[in-house]
Amino acid sequence: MNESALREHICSCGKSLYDRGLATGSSGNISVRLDDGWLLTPTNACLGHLDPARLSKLDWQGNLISGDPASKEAFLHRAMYEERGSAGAIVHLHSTHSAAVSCMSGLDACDCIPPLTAYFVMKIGKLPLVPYHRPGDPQLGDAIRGLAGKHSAVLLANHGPVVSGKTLEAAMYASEELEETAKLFLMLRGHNPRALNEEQIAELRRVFQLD
Ligand SMILES: O=C(CO)COP(=O)(O)O
Ligand SMILES: [Zn+2]
Repeated sequence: MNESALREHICSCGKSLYDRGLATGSSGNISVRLDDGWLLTPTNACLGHLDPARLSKLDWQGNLISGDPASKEAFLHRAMYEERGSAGAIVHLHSTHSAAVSCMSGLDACDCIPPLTAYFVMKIGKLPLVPYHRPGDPQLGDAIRGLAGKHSAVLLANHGPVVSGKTLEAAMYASEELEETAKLFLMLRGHNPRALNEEQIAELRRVFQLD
């Protein structure tokens, strides 16, 4: 896709997330990698009403090349791209069930949602919890840097998920799978759920060539 098609794609994905209640108000942000920098949604923008011409275009030092002032989470996206050369897009949401899990005490910080379903393993894998930082805190970039090399997705404590993918479509599908699995995880609390075992996970890794 060329830059103008990617701009349109960010706006239609934002609208789709907003229309289905996965993004509300001005929360969340979306970015995609370009040949000459990257595009990011502007700060305080509603993902349901984005304007392709006003998206923020940035260089790899984080400077604004064109468009409206960038999301306050720009450094977070940049840290993820720097650690993950294969990432072509990143979606950050405050989607309700994932955000609810991010507020739970007693989570395993290396793996906050168990492998309940095959699609969760295939699209997300192990999901680490990033300790709480305020939105826009530059230290979040450093916290992500330590994890993003090994994980395509992370969960920010008391905040929400950050999910990367080869394409925007892949990052969005993975974000949606995470949200649905977070919902299952909450529904199944107290029901002694049976997660996939190591052998079943190994089979998924082999058959679907997961990294
Ligand atoms: O989700 C958000 C902060 O974490 C939204 O921030 P921005 O409006 O600056 O993108
Ligand atoms: Zn946020």
